[in-house]
Amino acid sequence: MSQVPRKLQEEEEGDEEEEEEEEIVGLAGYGDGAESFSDGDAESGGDETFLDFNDPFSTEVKPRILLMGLRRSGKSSIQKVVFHKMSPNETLFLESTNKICREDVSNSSFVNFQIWDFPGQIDFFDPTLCYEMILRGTGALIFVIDSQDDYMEALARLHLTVTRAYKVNPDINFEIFIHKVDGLSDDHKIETQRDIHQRANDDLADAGLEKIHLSFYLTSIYDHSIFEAFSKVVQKLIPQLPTLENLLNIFISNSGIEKAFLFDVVSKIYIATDSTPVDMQTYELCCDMIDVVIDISCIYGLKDDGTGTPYDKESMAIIKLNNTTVLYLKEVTKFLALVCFVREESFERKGLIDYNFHCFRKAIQEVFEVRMKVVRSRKHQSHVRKNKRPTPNGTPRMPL
Ligand SMILES: Nc1nc2c(ncn2[C@@H]2O[C@H](COP(=O)(O)OP(=O)(O)OP(=O)(O)O)[C@@H](O)[C@H]2O)c(=O)[nH]1
Repeated sequence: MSQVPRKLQEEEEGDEEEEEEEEIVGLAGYGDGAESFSDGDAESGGDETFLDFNDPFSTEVKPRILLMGLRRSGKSSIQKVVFHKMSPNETLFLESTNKICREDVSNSSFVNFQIWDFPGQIDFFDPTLCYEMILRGTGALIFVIDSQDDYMEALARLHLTVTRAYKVNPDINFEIFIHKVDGLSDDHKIETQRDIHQRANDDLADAGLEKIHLSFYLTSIYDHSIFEAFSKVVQKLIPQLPTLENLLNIFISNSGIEKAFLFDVVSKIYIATDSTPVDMQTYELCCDMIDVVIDISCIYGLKDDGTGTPYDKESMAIIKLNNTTVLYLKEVTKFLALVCFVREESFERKGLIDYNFHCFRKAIQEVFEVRMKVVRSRKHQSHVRKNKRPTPNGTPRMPL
C-alpha cells in the first residue's frame, strides 16, 4: 500500500468540474484537429496582436514576459519555435521585427502569460513607449545575447536595460539567454558563459547594484535547450510551484519512479519536476515522447472529417527502452501530461503507480481549482477598476 497522504486519497472528481475548467479557461482545447494544435487558437498561442497602450488594464491578469536584445539576436525565432512549433530552419526566413508584438500564451492555468517581443532597433526607454507601465506588470525580462557575435554592445544594452527596469520594478526576474550556442564548441560555450557572467555582474557591481540577480542559460533553437530555459523562466512565475514539486516528490517516492516531469503538452515546457536533478537527455526523451504521441494521434486518431481530439482523458503511452527503463506518459488535465522514468522492475507494480497517479491527478486538480479562483477574482477586480474609469468623453459608464 502506498504511503500517499490522506489529501491525495480522495475520490476522482466528476465531469462537472472538467466542464467548468473549460469554461473558465475559455480555450477550445485541441478540438480543431492537427492544425489548431500546432497553430494555437484564439488564446492558446495564436492570439498575436500588436501593441495597444490605450488600455493599461488589458494585461493585468497575466504576468508579462519581455523578450529583449539587439537586432538579429534571435528573439522572434525563440518565440516562434517554442510557441508556434516553427521548425528552426524556417527561422532563417523571418523578417526583422519592426513593431512590438504582444502574444497571449494561455495553454493552461499554470502556463498563462503574455510575451512581448521588442524589435532590437527600438529604444525601450523612449518616454513615448510608457515603459514604466510595461515594466510594472512584468514578471520576467529575457535578454537575448547572440553568442556567435561580438557581445560587447549587447552587454552595454543589457546593463542599461536591467538597471533601469530594476528601478521601476525590483521584482522582475532577469533571465539572460546566451543564445545560438549551437555554433560553439563545448569549451567555447563554457568560456563564453563565464565571460558574459563575469562582465555583466562586474558592471552591476561598479554601479553599486550587485543585489540585482541575473540568471544565465546557454540556449539554441536547434536543440531542447531553449525549451528547458523557457521552462525555468515560466516556473518562476508559477506561485504554486513548491506545491507541485512537493506532490511530484511524494508521487515518485511512493511509486518507485526515478524521475517525473509535469509538462504543458502544447509548448513542451515542463512546469514542474521532482527535486532530483534534471538531466538534459532525460528531458529530451520526454519531449520526443510527447511529440510521438501527439503526432500519431493527429495523423491516425482523428476522424475522417478532422474532428476529435489528439489528446484527451484516455491519452497514455508506454515506451520500453533498451536500458531497462520505461517511459510512461499519462494525461493529467487536458493541457498537462505527466511523463515518468521508471525502472522495469518497478514498472511491474504498475497498479500501485496508477493508484498513486490517480491521487496525484486529484491533488493537481485541487491546486488548479485554487489557482482558477485567484485568476477569477483578479479578473473581476480588473473589470471593476476598468468600469470605474471615465469614458473618453467624460460621461459616466453604465453600471455593470
Ligand atoms: N545558429 C542559430 N541561429 C539562430 C538561433 N536562433 C535564431 N537564429 C537565427 O538568427 C537570425 C535572427 O533571428 P530573429 O529571430 O529574426 O532575431 P530577432 O532578435 O527577432 O531580430 P529583430 O527582429 O531584428 O530584433 C535568424 O536567421 C535565425 O535563424 C539559434 O539558436 N542558432
